[in-house]
Amino acid sequence: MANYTKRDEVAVIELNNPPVNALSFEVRSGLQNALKSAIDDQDVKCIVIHGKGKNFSAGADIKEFGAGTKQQKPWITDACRLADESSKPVVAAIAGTALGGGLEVALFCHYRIGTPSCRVGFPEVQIGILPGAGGTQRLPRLIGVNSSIDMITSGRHVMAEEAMKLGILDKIVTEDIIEEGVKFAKSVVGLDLAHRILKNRKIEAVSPKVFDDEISRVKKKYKGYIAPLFCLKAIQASVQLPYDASMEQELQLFQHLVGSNQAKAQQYAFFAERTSARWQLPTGANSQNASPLPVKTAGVIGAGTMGAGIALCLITSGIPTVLVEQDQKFLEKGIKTMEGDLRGSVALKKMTAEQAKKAMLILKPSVNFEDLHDVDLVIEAVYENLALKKEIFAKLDKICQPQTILCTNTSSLDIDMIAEATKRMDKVVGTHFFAPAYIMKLQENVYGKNTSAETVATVMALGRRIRKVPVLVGTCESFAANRMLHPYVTEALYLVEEGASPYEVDQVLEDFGMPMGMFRVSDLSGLDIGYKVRREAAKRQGIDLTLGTRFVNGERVCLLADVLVEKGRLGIKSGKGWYNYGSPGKKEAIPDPEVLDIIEEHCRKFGIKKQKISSQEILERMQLALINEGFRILEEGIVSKPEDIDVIWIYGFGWPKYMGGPMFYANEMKLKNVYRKICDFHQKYPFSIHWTPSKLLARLSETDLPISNWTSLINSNSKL
Ligand SMILES: CC(C)(COP(=O)(O)OP(=O)(O)OC[C@H]1O[C@@H](n2cnc3c(N)ncnc32)[C@H](O)[C@@H]1OP(=O)(O)O)[C@@H](O)C(=O)NCCC(=O)NCCSC(=O)CC(=O)CCCCCCCCCCCCC(=O)O
Ligand SMILES: NC(=O)C1=CN([C@@H]2O[C@H](COP(=O)(O)OP(=O)(O)OC[C@H]3O[C@@H](n4cnc5c(N)ncnc54)[C@H](O)[C@@H]3O)[C@@H](O)[C@H]2O)C=CC1
Repeated sequence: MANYTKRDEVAVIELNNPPVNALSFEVRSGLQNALKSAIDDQDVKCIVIHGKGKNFSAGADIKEFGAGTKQQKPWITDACRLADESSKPVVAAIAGTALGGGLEVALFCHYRIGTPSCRVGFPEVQIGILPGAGGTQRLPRLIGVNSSIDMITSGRHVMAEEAMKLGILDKIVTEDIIEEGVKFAKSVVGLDLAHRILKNRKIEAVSPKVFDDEISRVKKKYKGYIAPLFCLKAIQASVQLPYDASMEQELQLFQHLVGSNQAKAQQYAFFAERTSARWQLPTGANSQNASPLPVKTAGVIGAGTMGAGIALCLITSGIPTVLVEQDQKFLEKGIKTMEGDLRGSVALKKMTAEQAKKAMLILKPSVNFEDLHDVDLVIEAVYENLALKKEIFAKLDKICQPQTILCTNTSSLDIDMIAEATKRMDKVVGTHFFAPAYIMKLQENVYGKNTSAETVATVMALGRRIRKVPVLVGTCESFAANRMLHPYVTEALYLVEEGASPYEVDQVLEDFGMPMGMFRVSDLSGLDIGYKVRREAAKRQGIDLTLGTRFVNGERVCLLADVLVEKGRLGIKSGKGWYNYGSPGKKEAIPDPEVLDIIEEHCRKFGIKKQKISSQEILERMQLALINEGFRILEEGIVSKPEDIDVIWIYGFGWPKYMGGPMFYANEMKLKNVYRKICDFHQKYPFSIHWTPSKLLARLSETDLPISNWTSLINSNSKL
């Protein structure tokens, strides 16, 4: 709703819908009524609109866009039209965020003032829609077409200082926002308002080429997403048509998007991320009843690929960090990497040179573990070797304060075994970052059997603070993310043995929306890593793994990647892998006939008959294999809700948000179809354990319940 009060001759309208003042039906109606009262009241000379609490408004209530629900009138435009027509100045007083419809309300006002920390933006593209309450028409009239295209197609938040430069804000104020709003409104009473009404402003002439170029840019940058292209169409209408006609055009484009599958998936992803933040442990402890410990300083051990990236995340978030290496040479190498990454961020305008310099000032490089004596939390990122990690944790246990939390970035080792090396098993936890750690958003936090709720709360809070998306998972072989990757990768190799080329497989995945096909990703990570992992696992299990091995414990294996490794094809690092890169380190992936010959020879050797495999089969086998594993992970309680899995795939592996995530994708396919197809593959490929259908999937497929109901069903039926 909206509260209406008066301060002398100033009407103060407060948007009131905690926590973010989303513009629900009640708020829109309240705003419309309040504006009417203020305009009708002879004593009122000017009007201030502000938001109750920390935010002005986060825009339309996204839940109202849900399938089948119609936006009830008044819409934002109906509520705000009165401001346009008012002869009394209307001032938006912005604290916190004014996003989407929230900014649209502010653009109906004659003036906008904001606090130094306020942010404005049109993040609609991120939820698959466009600013449908005049945003695409009014912003270009205020800040010009080019800046509007940037803001609206990227969805980025603009800080107060930039908003002031662009002309979105008229003033930045430092005192109480309501007092300042009242003062400002009084100061503009009597001034001519004609030029302040945005719909009356002339729009600059722009050549159609600008839009042609932008369409190409957006298609490349936001590959597969339709909303940014619709935003461009709406902005182009603002240039080509009179205001009323282009508003009509904006509405039509909005209506098309709001009913699209992409919007449904992206809005699901928005709420999935927030649902995933609400973690819980099997003990019942959860994000509501556990409190994080403060992390004022941190330590990182190992300045290699991962450690350097993790340390960067910490220092660029303002956390003073001690970075410890085994010797000066490794330390210097890590610091060079960090400095290079910071230069990259500055070049991309993600931070200023000043901010980069400031970040490096709070890094303390060291080759002495004793320097970790006073830090609040340590993240270990040394080689993947259990004995080494145990040795380091035992050492840390002695050096660090009793309350210090000890985290490991292991990608596969047992958290409990590492914790056993300490006398503080409750304070040991996995914080599994993804490469490149400075860029990838996922932080897979892994609890062991003794990890306390306080420790979990601390690493979940730390994840948000360092701009990651943290997800909580339990311990199992490879944890949740990489465990799901296993059947996906395995199926890709089987497909290649059976007749698809690696390039066809990659094309199908990239057409689906994955940023890179599986084989290109393997080349990027290095084929030798999997090679070593497979050999070490085989050694542990007493298995003699050779290039001639076809079955292990009754399960089919395909060691084609190892054939490439033994021919010196390690991926990008050696200039050749599944693709040819010309020379080591080059990124352009060129399909290589030599690889096709290697595959041919491999198949001949094992008498494998090759056949034509359709794109649909490639996609189904790869996606359904990982989806089945996802249901098993859910069934075993490794994650507590399907949203966790979708967040992992979106932020860890680049699953396109417009496809919602693998669990959402399964939901859209209907579980009974998913289950039937998995059963068919199980029958056809009995030697692949990953096709054994998940019991949870079998049970859920009988119910036909949507994804939003799965968690309560799982929790209410322990037999699942
Ligand atoms: C605001 C934030 C930056 C705050 O972040 P933070 O503090 O980290 O808190 P969060 O955990 O993110 O959020 C707290 C809590 O709030 C919930 N929430 C946040 N924003 C919204 C929202 N906009 N709506 C609903 N709920 C919201 C969030 O989920 C959390 O709750 P929890 O899930 O229970 O934990 C951050 O939250 C943020 O970035 N928010 C999103 C901002 C955003 O995307 N805004 C744009 C919204 S869309 C919009 O404004 C659309 C428009 O421009 C105009 C619409 C025009 C309508 C025209 C009508 C025409 C109708 C035609 C017919 C249609 C036919 C049909 O309907 O079928
Ligand atoms: N590389 C990747 O893509 C990912 C790796 N991981 C995990 O992160 C950890 C680190 O992996 P990478 O960074 O790739 O390894 P890396 O080999 O690039 O770096 C390891 C660093 O640890 C240092 N180190 C070794 N022993 C040390 C000691 N006793 N004291 C201080 N420093 C020591 C080494 O000098 C080296 O710089 C491993 O557990 C790995 O499984 C997790 C996710 C992704």
